[in-house]
Amino acid sequence: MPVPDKKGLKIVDVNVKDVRFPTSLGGHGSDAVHTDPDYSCAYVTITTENGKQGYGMTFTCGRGTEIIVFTIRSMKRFVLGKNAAEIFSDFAGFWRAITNDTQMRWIGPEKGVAHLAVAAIINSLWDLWSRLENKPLWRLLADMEPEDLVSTIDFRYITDVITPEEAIQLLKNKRSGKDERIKLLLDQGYPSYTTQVGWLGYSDELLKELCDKYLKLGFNHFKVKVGRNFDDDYRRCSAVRKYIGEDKVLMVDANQAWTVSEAIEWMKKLAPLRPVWIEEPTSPDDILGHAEISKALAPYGIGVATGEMCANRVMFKQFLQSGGMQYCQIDSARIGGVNEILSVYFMAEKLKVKVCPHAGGVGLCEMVQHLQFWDFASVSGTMEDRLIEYVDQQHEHFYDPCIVENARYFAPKAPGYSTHFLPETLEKYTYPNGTEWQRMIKEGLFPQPDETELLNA
Ligand SMILES: C[C@H](O)[C@@H](O)CC(=O)C(=O)O
Ligand SMILES: [Mg+2]
Repeated sequence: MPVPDKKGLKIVDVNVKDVRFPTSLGGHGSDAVHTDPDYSCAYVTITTENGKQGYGMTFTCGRGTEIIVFTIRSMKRFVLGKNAAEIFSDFAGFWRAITNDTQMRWIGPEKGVAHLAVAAIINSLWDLWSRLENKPLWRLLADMEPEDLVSTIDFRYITDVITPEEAIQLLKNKRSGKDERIKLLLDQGYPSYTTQVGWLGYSDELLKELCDKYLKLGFNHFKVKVGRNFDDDYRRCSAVRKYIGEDKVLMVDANQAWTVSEAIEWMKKLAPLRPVWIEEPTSPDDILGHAEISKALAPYGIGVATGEMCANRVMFKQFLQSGGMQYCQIDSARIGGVNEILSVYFMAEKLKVKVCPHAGGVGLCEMVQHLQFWDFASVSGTMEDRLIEYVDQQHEHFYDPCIVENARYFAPKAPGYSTHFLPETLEKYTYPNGTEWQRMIKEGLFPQPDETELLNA
């Protein structure tokens, strides 16, 4: 594996911060179950002996970020003192070690807070690697030899669906035409949809205003939150259908609000408004429930989308195998970071399920675009019926924010995974001592942080 020279790449510091934005004040990001999210993240910076840095994160909705921060601190032991080049030369081995420590695995394994912490660390390592190679992550992935890329993945528990040899073959099959696809990507970008119009906490007036705005910005696909009250859903979705017209595409997202039978009944009643997918209709763990919903809604032309809270590749495997998802929504800040996400793309390609990634939360649009660009260049080779979610929030806090124009993502050119925060953002929004948090707490907009949160400060 051609990895950077070892010299100076010993990891000498792993810093982690709790960074939160007060999105609940405007109802941004609100849905049927997350009624007041403060978009946040646990933000990792790793530093090497020669001063190179990698930045990574996992997304959260506010409270609880401190728990991930503690977990990342406990996991420092796997990274500190290691040489980054050695990690990259056996990345799958490193990934197995950090996810399967003989004692720590009891608090996972490969799920929940433990896996979110892994994602942040792993993402920071990929950011470092891309910076060392002076390439944006998508390009690093696209330029790797098939054997090298596949060697970063731990295939344990998924070889019944995909083996390393098959994954290598999938990449080799797509070698032809790759340069043309990369050129197309650079020239024309990748299509996206907006979720910005339909947060559940938004008024009907704002909904109309935002439909107008995003139509003018060139969007053809609109996602609306549903799942609290049927009459409200019908009214809001009918209004959106009227504003966007019959030729545009509507998706709805229930964020796990329903039982299986509620999901089926509710969606049959929304079917005349022609949503193409229902996202997270029920518990993110209920694979067979999703399969039942998919079967019941197929005659209505409604597919099931899920994955933003899927725990790991094994769950993805079963969703993909069972017909439980027609749209696979990988999330860049979940499962065990880039390495595990790559394995999901390979399974989706083999089982012919479209990947339409989840994005929107802090840094998610920035990160996931890299993965989907790589998929287009190297794995699926198509953009057909595929879209990246776009939400217009928190981009201004990054050195290298995603660029979306005319509803298309344009490929990042700067080295890394696009998750480096500006210093003033950290000064203002590190929780709870950032200057903005101190002001908002003083003004009574937010309560004093509790004991656990303070331990984090
Ligand atoms: C709490 C988040 O905002 C969630 O509603 C995001 C989501 O489901 C989506 O973007 O899809
Ligand atoms: Mg969603």
